[in-house]
Amino acid sequence: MPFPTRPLLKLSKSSKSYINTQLRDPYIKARQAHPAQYRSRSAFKLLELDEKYGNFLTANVNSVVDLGAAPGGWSQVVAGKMGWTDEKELGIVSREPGVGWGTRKGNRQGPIGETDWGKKGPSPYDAFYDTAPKSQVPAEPGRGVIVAADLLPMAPIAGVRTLELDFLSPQAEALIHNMVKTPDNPTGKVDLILSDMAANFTGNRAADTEASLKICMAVFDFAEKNLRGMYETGKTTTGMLLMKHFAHPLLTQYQKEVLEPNFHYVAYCKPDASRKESAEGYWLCKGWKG
Ligand SMILES: C[S@@+](CC[C@H](N)C(=O)[O-])C[C@H]1O[C@@H](n2cnc3c(N)ncnc32)[C@H](O)[C@@H]1O
Repeated sequence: MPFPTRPLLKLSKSSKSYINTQLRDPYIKARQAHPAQYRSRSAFKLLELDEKYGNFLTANVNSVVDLGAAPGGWSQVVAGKMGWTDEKELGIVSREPGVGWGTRKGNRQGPIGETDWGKKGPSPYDAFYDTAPKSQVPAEPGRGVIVAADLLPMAPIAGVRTLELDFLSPQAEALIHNMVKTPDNPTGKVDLILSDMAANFTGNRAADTEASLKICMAVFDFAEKNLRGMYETGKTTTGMLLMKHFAHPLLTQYQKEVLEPNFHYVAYCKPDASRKESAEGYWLCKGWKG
């Protein structure tokens, strides 16, 4: 009598639906086929926004801070636009002193923020960690500076200075500022801040809105201290911010009361590459009034 057959792997309903979504996603297919080998599907959101909103990534941009940068798709896009393509010029990698390293639990496409954070011992990128004080790090003339910060470790990218930290920690601002400062950019002012950061999604609308607002407020504080002002150059595009948020009337109020008075131009954008069912949206702000 034949043995009853059993499925090899029993998947939950949510895992099946996740796999189906991934298999149907045209941007995941595009990522796998693209010659630039982008590390994330998010790279296509940035490319799309750049094309739609006047190629802002190349509009006199010499210093960029990429917040919530891991695994590094946006940093790859920016580095490519700024002319950093040579693998031999891998950027320095640094870590907030005293913290362990973490990896996202399970599938890297899974919920953001679920990390086994605080591990001791060597990180996979220890070979690249830089121990020299940032003031001694030589400048990369011509092409400008890119600083990428995330809770998670990130494999090096040519031209990108990677910093592993919690952006909401009190020391984050100074650590990032120190890395943006180079002999080519002695004031450490930033031309473009990118934030694709999102807190762990809980499904509780009030809690998720509050977490998104908290991140946006911290990014705005950082912008206030570090963005180059448009009056410095006389150009209404100087001092740009691209920031992810979760759509909610409170956040719309934030746009009107905080972003619009401080920037020359503010647009709400939802790139096609952003999943329709996701509440995420972006603000593109240009011309920091300072
Ligand atoms: C959607 S992913 C970013 C994808 C990235 N733009 C790319 O193209 O590869 C969001 C990132 O925000 C990071 N993040 C969330 N909260 C953070 C925090 N407080 N400090 C630093 N990074 C944070 C997460 O670790 C995650 O890697």
